[in-house]
Amino acid sequence: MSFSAFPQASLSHTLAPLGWDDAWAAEFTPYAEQGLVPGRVVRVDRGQCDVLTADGIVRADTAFVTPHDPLRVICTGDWAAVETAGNPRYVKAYLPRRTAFVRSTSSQRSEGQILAANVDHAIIAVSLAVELDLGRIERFLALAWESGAQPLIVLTKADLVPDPVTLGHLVQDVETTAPGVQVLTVSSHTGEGTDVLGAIVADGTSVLLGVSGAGKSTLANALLGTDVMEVQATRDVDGKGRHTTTTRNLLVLPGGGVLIDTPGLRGVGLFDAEAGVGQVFSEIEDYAAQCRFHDCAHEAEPGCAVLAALESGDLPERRLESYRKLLRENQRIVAKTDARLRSEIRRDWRLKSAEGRANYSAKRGNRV
Ligand SMILES: Nc1nc2c(ncn2[C@@H]2O[C@H](COP(=O)(O)OP(=O)(O)OP(=O)(O)O)[C@@H](O)[C@H]2O)c(=O)[nH]1
Ligand SMILES: [Zn+2]
Repeated sequence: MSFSAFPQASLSHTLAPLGWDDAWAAEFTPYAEQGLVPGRVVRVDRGQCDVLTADGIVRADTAFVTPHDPLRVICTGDWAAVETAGNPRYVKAYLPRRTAFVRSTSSQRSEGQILAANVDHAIIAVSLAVELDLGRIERFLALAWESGAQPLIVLTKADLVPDPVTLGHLVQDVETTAPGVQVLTVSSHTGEGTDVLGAIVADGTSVLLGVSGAGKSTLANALLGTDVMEVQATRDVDGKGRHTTTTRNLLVLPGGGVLIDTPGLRGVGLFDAEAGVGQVFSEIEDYAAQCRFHDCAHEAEPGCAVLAALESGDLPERRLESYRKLLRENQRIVAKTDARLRSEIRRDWRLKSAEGRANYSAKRGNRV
C-alpha cells in the first residue's frame, strides 16, 4: 500500500486520537516522502512490534530500530515510520521522543531500559489497602519527573479507608512527599474519583505505573468503561488473522486520550535521574539554595539552611534521608554507566581507527 492512499488531512483525522499532531506530522514529512507510513507503537516483542496506523494494526520487524544502545531501542508509545510494502514489513525509523520513561534493569548491570515514550502524564498508582511506602513513592516520582512527563499520584482502593479523617491524613502525607504533584483518591469499586482521573487522561498520553497489586489493571478497566476500544479489536490489515497477545500495552480510551499500561514493577531502579530526584525533593533544594556555602553538604556546616529546617521540624528527617539515599543510588548508577559508555567509546574508536587504516591502505592500492 502506498502512502498516497492516505491524504494528509484524513491521516491527521485518523491518527489524532492516538496523539498525532501538526508537529509530529511536520517531523514525519521526510519519511512520508519516502512512502513510509506513520503509526504509534502499541507493543514490542522479540524483534517485532505492533504499530497502530491509520489503516489498523501492522505487525513489523524492528531490525532497523534495535540499536546496541538499549535506550534507543524502539518502544511502546514511539511514532514509527513503517515500510508497509514487502514482507516482512519494517519499521525504518521512529520520530525523536518528546519524553521517555527509563529505569535501570538491575543494579548489577546498570543498563537503562526504556518503558514508554511520548508520555504526558505519569500516573503513579498507590494502594491504600497497604501501609504507605513513601520512599517507594519518591522513587517512582524521581523516574516520572526525569521522563519529562507530569507525574500524578492516584491513591487507589479508597473504599477501604471509609474514615474521612484517616483518608485526609494519608493524602496529606503523600502530598508533603510530592511537592508540585496532584494527589487523587479513587476507587474502582465505587467509581469515586474515576471521573476526575478520566478528565486528566483524556488529554494526551498517560502511563500507569505502580507495584503489582496497586490496582492498575482495575483502574485501566474503569477508565475504559464498557466501551472497550482495545487495540486488538482493530481491523486486521495483515490478512493473516489476528494474533493473540497476552499483554495489552497501548489503549485508546473511549473518552479520549491514550493509556499505556505497564506490568507491575517490583523494583524501579533509578537511571541517571539526578534532575528527577531534585524535583521530588524540591523543598530541600530550595533550603539548600539558602545555605551559607554554595557547596554545602548539609552535614555540619555553619549557616546550613537544610539542617536548620530539620532542627525546626519543617523538614522531616525521613525526607532528608530518602533524598540522600536516592542521590547516592543515582550516583552509583551514573558512575557505572559512564564506565560502560567509556569502554564502548573506546571500542568504537578502535573500530574506526581500524577502518581508517583499511581505507588508507585501500587508497594506496595495498591489500588490507
Ligand atoms: N477494594 C478495592 N479493591 C480493589 C480496587 N481496585 C483494585 N482492587 C483489588 O486489588 C487487587 C489488585 O488489583 P489489580 O488491578 O490487579 O492490580 P495491578 O496493579 O494491575 O497488579 P499487576 O497486574 O500485578 O501489576 C485485585 O484483587 C482488585 O480486585 C478498589 O478500588 N477497591
Ligand atoms: Zn546546607
